[in-house]
Amino acid sequence: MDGSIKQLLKGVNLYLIGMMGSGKTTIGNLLAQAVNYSFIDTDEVIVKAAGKPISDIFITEGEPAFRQLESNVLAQVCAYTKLTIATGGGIVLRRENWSYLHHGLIIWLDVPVEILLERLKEDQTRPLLQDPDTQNKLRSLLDERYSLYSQADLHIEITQQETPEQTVTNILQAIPGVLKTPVEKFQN
Ligand SMILES: Nc1ncnc2c1ncn2[C@@H]1O[C@H](COP(=O)(O)OP(=O)(O)O)[C@@H](O)[C@H]1O
Ligand SMILES: O=C(O)C1=C[C@@H](OP(=O)(O)O)[C@@H](O)[C@H](O)C1
Ligand SMILES: [Mg+2]
Repeated sequence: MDGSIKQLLKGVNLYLIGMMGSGKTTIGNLLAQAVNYSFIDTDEVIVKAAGKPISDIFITEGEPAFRQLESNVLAQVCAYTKLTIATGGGIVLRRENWSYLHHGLIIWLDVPVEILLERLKEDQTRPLLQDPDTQNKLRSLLDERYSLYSQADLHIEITQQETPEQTVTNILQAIPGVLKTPVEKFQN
């Protein structure tokens, strides 16, 4: 890894936000390796703690209970440093989550609905996509969330098919340009 990025980061956590299928889990894992951080996926922590898949949590306990678990996990992880954290697509919905996210650098993976649809057309694990019209569902979720995702520190726009490795390279190149902001945030 480029030593200068490591020095710039100073252990600041990297939070990946964005729609389902935008690649938070896949890219978060690779990004963590690239900057020598540990990787955490909030969905994975919830599934392990609950002992059941997210779709079951939605059915048996409901979405509000899932959102509470998600906030609890975020509150716990933000106490640590040197983490890359893949969040769930809906993490941006609760105002309290932003106070946790702003402890670190927030990276938005912005992927067009057409690509999300292609990636998720066979998916059975995301309860919010178990809808007869997946495309319309994705569009309305994105409409609802767009202004929230826009509050990220770093906007990574993915306009065409690219490999996860290419996206990681783009993120690493873009980080120095925005890192000043969150570090200043800590010093105030
Ligand atoms: N270039 C890419 N970047 C990230 N994910 C990709 C890419 N191409 C295909 N995928 C696939 O998209 C799917 C969704 O990715 P995932 O990391 O689970 O997204 P998220 O955590 O944002 O919901 C996975 O099956 C992943 O392998
Ligand atoms: O967008 C959402 O509301 C959700 C996204 C999912 O995570 P991914 O974004 O990793 O798919 C998961 O947290 C849950 O199914 C709800
Ligand atoms: Mg994920």
